[in-house]
Parts: sequence; structure tokens; C-alpha cells
Amino acid sequence: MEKNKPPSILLNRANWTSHVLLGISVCLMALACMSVIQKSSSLAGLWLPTALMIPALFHHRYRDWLPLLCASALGIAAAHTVLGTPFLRYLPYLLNNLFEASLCAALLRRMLPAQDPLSGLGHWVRFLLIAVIFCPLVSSFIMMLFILHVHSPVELQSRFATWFMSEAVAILALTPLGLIYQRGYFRKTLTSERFFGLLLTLIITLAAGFLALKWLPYTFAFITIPLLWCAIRLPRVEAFIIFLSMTLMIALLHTSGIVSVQPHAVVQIPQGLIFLPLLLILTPANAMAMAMQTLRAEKSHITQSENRFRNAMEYSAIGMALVSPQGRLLQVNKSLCNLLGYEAGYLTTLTFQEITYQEDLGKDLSLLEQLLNDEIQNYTMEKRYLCRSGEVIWALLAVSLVRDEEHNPLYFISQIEDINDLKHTEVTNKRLSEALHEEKELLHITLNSINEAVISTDRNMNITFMNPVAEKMTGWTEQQAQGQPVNRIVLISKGQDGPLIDNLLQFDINENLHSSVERSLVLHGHHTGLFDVQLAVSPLRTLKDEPIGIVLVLQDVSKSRELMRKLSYSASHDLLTGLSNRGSFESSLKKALNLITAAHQSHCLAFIDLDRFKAINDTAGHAAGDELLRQISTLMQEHIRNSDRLARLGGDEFALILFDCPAEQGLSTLAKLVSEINQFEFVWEGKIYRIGASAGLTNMNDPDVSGSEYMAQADKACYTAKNNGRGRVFRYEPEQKIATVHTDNSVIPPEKH
Ligand SMILES: Nc1nc2c(ncn2[C@@H]2O[C@H](COP(=O)(O)OP(=O)(O)OP(=O)(O)O)[C@@H](O)[C@H]2O)c(=O)[nH]1
Repeated sequence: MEKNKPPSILLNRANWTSHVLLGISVCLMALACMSVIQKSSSLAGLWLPTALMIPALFHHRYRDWLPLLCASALGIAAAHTVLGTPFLRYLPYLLNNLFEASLCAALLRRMLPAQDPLSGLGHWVRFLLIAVIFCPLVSSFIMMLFILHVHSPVELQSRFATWFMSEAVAILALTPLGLIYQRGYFRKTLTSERFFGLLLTLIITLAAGFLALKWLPYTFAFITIPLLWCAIRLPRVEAFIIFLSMTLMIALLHTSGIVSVQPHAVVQIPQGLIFLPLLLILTPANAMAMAMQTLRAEKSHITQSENRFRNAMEYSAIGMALVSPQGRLLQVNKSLCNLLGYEAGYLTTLTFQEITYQEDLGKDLSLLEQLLNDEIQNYTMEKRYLCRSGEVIWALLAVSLVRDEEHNPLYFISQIEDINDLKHTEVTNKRLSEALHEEKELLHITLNSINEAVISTDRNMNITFMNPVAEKMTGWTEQQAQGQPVNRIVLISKGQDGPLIDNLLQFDINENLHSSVERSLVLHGHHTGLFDVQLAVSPLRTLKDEPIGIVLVLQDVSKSRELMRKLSYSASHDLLTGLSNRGSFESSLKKALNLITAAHQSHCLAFIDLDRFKAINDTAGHAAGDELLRQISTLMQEHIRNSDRLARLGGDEFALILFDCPAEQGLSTLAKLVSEINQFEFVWEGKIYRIGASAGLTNMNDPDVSGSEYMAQADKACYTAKNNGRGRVFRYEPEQKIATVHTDNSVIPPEKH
């Protein structure tokens, strides 16, 4: 688990272990450096503690710096104490070291990224300026202030140079490694196969350096070669390890007197700048290592991108191909092979022109030309491909062009998506859509041209459609009515004066309502009047039988109803007088017979025949006779109850039923009626005519006697009245005796005035 843990490259939290480790490391390094310097005759050496403190501070938060600096100070103080340096003597130098490390770490944190601070040559140059040049110079000047009163100018110059070089070289050799070092690196390297290679390279490089120092002229020129070779060949960390090792070895060999860094130099290097060559060889070596690091990172980036693209292409669900500018399929993926039915090896021997359906090739080539001419950046088109099986399939092609640095075309990237099923579905859908459109048009025309009003609603009974007839009848335009509740637009009552039907609007459309026809329905139009209508209501349902609304069909039956009314009237009425005719009277007679039993009523049936009517016809004409019949009818109706039924049986014969009327009362009414007729003066063309009437009456109180029998009885009584002098009323007696009830002896022949 520990191995898989990512190395900490961000700021670390300092704990007591890191404080102790830093303190011990600084102490050991200070001890080593001071021991070497004390043994050296030249007093020149490297000062590694500052170079170690800088990365330690860089990688920790500011709030952790104080304990880290204390630990470092204790480490240096301990080293001085071991070597017997008085406290006050080393204290200024110690403080200067701490200040330099703090200043350098703070500046580096400002100028370099916390994550991988030396990731490029630019960052390394910043490091060089800040850590290797600026901070050691500042530190050197501060040191000068401490010893200004003590030494001569030449000595001061030498001390300044020595201090600067010991700091600068140590920082250049050690600090980069500290900055880029990631936790766990050494453990990983020690256990990896690379360790022995690194060890071998280290030994060879150090040996080459030693040989150059010992025997070769232009020593540092020869030392530079293995360092540059390491910078080119090795990863950054390993190169820095070798640089550090080489620096330490040279410094050690020189200070211990085994070799001199300037045995063959033409110009004698001043004592203070004895390690200047080290600085000069480390600088290009570091720069080269950084440049190689950048190159490697770029190469790795490119390789990763190529791998990603290769994987994306190979495992893409859609067909992909890299195509040469001439059209050759350079590389194809599995999906494309599966789509076209070719093996990859064979497909790459073909050109895209060979597998393109001939009719689509022209457009494809034209677009390709535009792409090559930089007129477009990419293109997509639907085209057909020829499969190995001979089948032609539809695909969606997307093409882009990859160019080299000189903008020359390298290859096309083609993505080929199978849309064969989609295309076939599209064709089917298009056909269906056209058919649907035709159906809709047909329906629209039909609905516009039919004579019925058609109104449809949604499931909430709000209107969605009205045809022109519906607009005309309801008085609402479709636009006005759309979305309105149907009960606001379609107002229907039973009969003209009946209440509005609201159950029409409460139709439960889940019910099986095929159609309902109500003959007496009346539609109340909005400013368009009343319409006799027939109504059919049908529920609308989806294929899953879910209700989605209703359709109302209203048929204007006003004219047919009027005709029916007229037919019905003429079938039951005498057209001349407006009285009931014989047929209708017989129905009334049946009703009267039924009431004898049902309501225990007795009625009077009368037969009335006008006297001397023929003379009117003969003298005044047929039209006068007609008018007289009308006036006599009106006269008779005025003297009977609304519930009674008067009918003209034909010619000048009338029949009368006095419902629920005792015989005596009936005789009285009839006598009054006959008397009125006898006294009636008919005026025609300035002349007065008088007629009379004879009437026979029978009492209807026996349900077993038929209507025709009663009619015969009344007729018989009327006949008796006629034969007994006219102008009178006779009552039928069952014993065949006719009693005269009323006698009017004034039957006067009409005379002209
Ligand atoms: N103007 C007119 N005359 C009719 C109509 N129907 C029948 N008549 C005539 O009415 C007359 C009836 O004949 P009658 O009952 O014998 O004539 P009348 O003079 O009343 O004879 P009495 O009953 O014996 O007094 C006939 O001359 C018919 O032609 C009609 O609709 N209009």
C-alpha cells in the first residue's frame, strides 16, 4: 500500500521527526564541511547546510519554518561546539546562514510552482538567479559586515569570494535535488533494477572525473563530457545525484590535497574562486538536464496522446479510419471492419473511393477537395458504402484533416457511423408522415365540406377543434373557442324553452358512449339563433384505449323538424277550419273510452250537421261556403272548454266530445251551441245569410260500448233532429226513443239583403 501512495510534492506538515532529521543532517553536513575546510590549506570548501535548509523550508508552510530554523541552528551550533568554536564567533555566521536559507526559500516559493518547482528550463534559470547568485551574494555582503573591521581589503576580497563560492556551488549541487526530490524516491530506486545502472554510471562518471583531474590537461573540459552525457541520458533526479556526487568528490579531493583543481591551468585561479570551474561545469550540466527533462516530458506527452488516440480509435464503437490524401485507407479500426465486413489487412489495401457507393462519390470528393484547399475545417455527410457482401449501407461520415508543421496534408481522420437502420426508419417515417399528411388533408377537407358541425375536445373537455359549420352554428370562431370549456360554447336544451343540458358536459368519457340522438335537442347559438339539432357524442381513445377527449357531431335538423311538424299537423287536422279531423277525433274518442274505466268519468258525444248549408254554396259560391265553415268552427270553439274536442268530420258535419261531462250539462252546452249557430248571421259580399244546425247527443258511460257504436248513436240522434224540423238537439236514448231537448223553430232560409 505504501508503495502505491503518491509522493508528497506539495507542502509538507513539519513534525518533530522532520525537525530532528533536519537538525541532525545539518549538523553532520556542517561538521563535515568544517572538518574538511579546517584540514584544507586553502580554507576553500563547500557549505552544504544552507543548500539543505533551502529545499526543507521550501517544502514546508511558513508557520513551520521557525521550528525548522531552530532545528537547523541547533545542528550548526552542535557542529561548532564539537569542533570547539566559541559561541560568539560562530553566532553571526549561523544567523547569516539562517537568513540566507529563509530569504532564498521565500523567493523561490514566490517564483516557482510548489508542485514540481523545476519542471522546465525557465524555472531552472529563475532558480539559478535567485538561489545560486542573488542569495549567496546577499549573504556574502552580510558576512563582510561582520569582518569589516578585522581584515585587510585583499583578505576581505578573498573571504567574500570564498564565502560566495562555497554557498553558490553547494546550492547549485544540492538544492535542485532537494527541490525535485519526492518522498520515497530512494527507497523505490534502491529496490528497482535501475539502481545498478545508476550505480554503474555514477562510478564510471566519478572515475572519469578523477582521471581527468589527476592526469588530463583541460581538466574541467573533460569532466564536463561525462556530466553532459549523464544530463542527456539520465532522468533529472539521477543526473542531479551524479552532479552532486561529482561536486562532492572534486571538493573533497581538492581540499584534502589529493588533486588540485588547477594543476595545468595557464592562469592561476585566485584562492577564493577556486571552485569557480565547478560552478561553470555544473551550470551547463544542470541546464542540459533541465532541457532534456522538458524534451522527455514533451515526448512522453506525445506518446501518451498517441496511445490515447490509438486506444480511442481501436475501441471506438463507431468506425474510424486514417486515410491518406490520395484516399488509401492507412489504418482502420475493428468497428469499421465489422461494419463493412472486410478484414483490416484487406481493407488497408483499398481506397475509400473503391468502397464508396458511386452516386455518393462526387459529393464526397468535392468536400474533400474543399478540406484540402482549407476552405472548410471538416465536413460530415450521409453516404453509402459498399460492403463486402455486396450490400449497400448508409453511414454518417465525419472527416477532418491532419497537417504537418508546414501545413502539408498528412492524413484524414474519418469517422463512419452506421445509420443504416436509422435511414430505413427515416424512409418509412417519411412515407408514414406523407400518408398521415394526406389523411389529415382529406379529413380537413371532409370536415370543412360536410353539413354537420364537428367539435372535438381534449380529455379536460376543452375545445381543440371546430369545423366551419360548427363555427356558424355556435357563433364562435375556432380560434375563439379553442381551449374554452365545451359547456361554454355548445349550449343545448331539450326543446326551445327547456333547461340547458349539463349532463352532456359531464360525460364520463370512459363510458361506452357511441352516439346519442335526442330529437328534440335545440342548440342555442351565440348571436346565431336556435337550431334544432341531432347530437352524436363519441369518445376519443388512444391505441391503449386511454380516453383523450370526445367528438361532438351536431346536425341541423330545423328544416326537417318543421316539415315533420307540418305533416303531423295536416295528418291530424282539417286544413280548412283548423279543427281536428276524423282520424284525430277517433283517437280522442278512444282516449274518452279509456277514461270511462280509468277515471270513472262519463262523457258526452255530439254529432252536429249544419242545416241548409248547400244553399249557401249554391247562392254565394263555394268560397263563401268555406268561409262560413271557418266562422262556424270558430263560433263553436268559443262555446266549449279547452279540454273538449271539436272535429270536422267532413262537409258540414262536426263531432264534439265533452269530456267528463254529465248528460244534462252536455245537452245544455249543445243546445246553446246550436242556438248560437241558428242565430249566427253570415255576411258575404254585403249580404247576410243564416243557417242552422241539427245535433244529436249520446252519453258515454259504458266502457263496453265501442266508439263507432257511440258515433252511430249520436248520428242517429242528429238524424232524428233533422227529421224533426232541424235547428234542434236530440238525445239518444237506449230504448230507441229520441227525446227532443231543444227546439229552435226559426230555421229561416237565407235571404239576400
Ligand atoms: N263550400 C263547401 N261546401 C262543401 C264542402 N264539403 C261539402 N260541401 C257541400 O256541402 C253540402 C252538404 O250537403 P247537404 O248536407 O245535403 O246540404 P244541406 O243543405 O245542409 O242539407 P241539409 O243538411 O239537409 O239541410 C254539399 O252541397 C257539398 O257539396 C266544403 O268543404 N266546402
